[in-house]
Amino acid sequence: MKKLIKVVAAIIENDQNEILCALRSPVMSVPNSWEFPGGKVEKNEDIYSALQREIFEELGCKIETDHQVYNNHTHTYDIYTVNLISIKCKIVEGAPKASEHSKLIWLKRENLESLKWAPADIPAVEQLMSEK
Ligand SMILES: Nc1nc2c([nH]c(=O)n2[C@H]2C[C@H](O)[C@@H](COP(=O)(O)OP(=O)(O)OP(=O)(O)O)O2)c(=O)[nH]1
Repeated sequence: MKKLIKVVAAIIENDQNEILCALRSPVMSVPNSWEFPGGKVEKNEDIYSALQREIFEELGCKIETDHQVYNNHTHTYDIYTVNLISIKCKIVEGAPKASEHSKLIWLKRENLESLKWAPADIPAVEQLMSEK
């Protein structure tokens, strides 16, 4: 069986109802794919704290998370399986700045499908697009 990685991802919406999309860089795993920023949950860490930590590390801003999971999907890549847990969030301090990602953009729900998403993200993207 392939290694299972538990990953949290932030669906961050701004006041203009746009969602933050991040482009994985060529040197990251699942390269050149769009994703919701986040990362691996560490041992003994709850998913909400993990997401706050990852967003601060990756984007340099503070978020408040919903206290429920928005989408939970498991996808098997070539060498491992990712359990992607997506959670809605709001920025409460600072503005997101890319440090590891190649690009950050804000997109309206209806335009999300224009990007090439990491395969694990497709169900969350579809759920968002069907929301409004
Ligand atoms: N953060 C995030 N990761 C995602 C998403 N969709 C998806 O398949 N992934 C995958 C990519 C990675 O294999 C893993 C997340 O790990 P990570 O964000 O810490 O990635 P990383 O580049 O630091 O991992 P690594 O190369 O150091 O192993 O989950 C997503 O929407 N957000």
